[in-house]
Amino acid sequence: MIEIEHLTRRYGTQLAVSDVTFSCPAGTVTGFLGPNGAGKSTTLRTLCGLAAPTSGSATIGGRQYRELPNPGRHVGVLLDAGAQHAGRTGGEVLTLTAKVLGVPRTRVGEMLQLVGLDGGAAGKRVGKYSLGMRQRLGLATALLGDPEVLVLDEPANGLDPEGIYWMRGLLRGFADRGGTVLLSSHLLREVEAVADRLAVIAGGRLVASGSKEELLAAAGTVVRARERVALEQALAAAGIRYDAAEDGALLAGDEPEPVGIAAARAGVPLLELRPASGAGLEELFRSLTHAGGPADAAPTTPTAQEARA
Ligand SMILES: Nc1ncnc2c1ncn2[C@@H]1O[C@H](COP(=O)(O)OP(=O)(O)OP(=O)(O)O)[C@@H](O)[C@H]1O
Repeated sequence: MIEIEHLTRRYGTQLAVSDVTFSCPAGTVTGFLGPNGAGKSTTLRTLCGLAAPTSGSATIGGRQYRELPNPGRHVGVLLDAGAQHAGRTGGEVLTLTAKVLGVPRTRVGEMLQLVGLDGGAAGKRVGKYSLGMRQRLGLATALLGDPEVLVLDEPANGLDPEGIYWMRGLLRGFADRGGTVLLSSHLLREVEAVADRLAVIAGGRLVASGSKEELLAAAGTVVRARERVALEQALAAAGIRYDAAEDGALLAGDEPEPVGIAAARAGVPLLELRPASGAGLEELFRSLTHAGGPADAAPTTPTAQEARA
């Protein structure tokens, strides 16, 4: 179980993370989503003891990372796959880490095989690895200590579609055996297929969190009319918030029925009216994050909870 509670982290005057709260239960994969600069890495670095919170807390099983005895046996971390020692071979990197963690040497071969780096790749220097191979090595390192928790920052970076598919299977299996996974990404599509839960951050603030189903239910209604301005006025008059969706449609923050009634009352004929679901998660993510300005700015779009209300 990972718990992030009212976490705030400043760098000088820069508010990187502001009052962020969410949790990741055991047996689930949580996708931590947000555009570049949203505060994902800072949150994960704080969770892994690499940055101190300015206020609030980030804990694993109720304890700070630094308080865990032999933390690599509890938490597998992959924060920057590019930062590995370029002069060592993949096999050497894992063998050294196995010694530090106190895990049997046999586990090195098992992990190399698991991530597809057995054979020639294990004997190559990391400096000659592609980014995808480094991600695989990073995952092998994270898994070496047989941890209960995995914390991964943009693990799909550099992986080809087959590699992404493989990684999803690996993370799904890990969670299905009771593990806790928290992985960040700036691409919804990358995590949507594997995550049970999502936490969305923009401009340092959490803008939505919950199970995928909860967020889908909050995704609202796609509505389209030939007279778009009249439709916008109808929604505004009914107190229904909306945002631009694809192809000139609007994404309204309410159920289809009240949206349809608002349009009918204003005499606006509709071309389309449907629950957003499916593509709605993408639209919700876009609407929640596209306004993500500085952390000190108030969110300009509804949170998932507000959208549902
Ligand atoms: N060490 C630091 N010193 C000063 N500012 C920092 C530092 N680390 C992060 N920031 C700032 O904090 C904000 C959040 O950065 P962070 O790296 O956490 O975002 P992110 O969501 O991980 O983005 P990305 O996907 O681009 O890495 C950014 O404005 C960034 O410039």
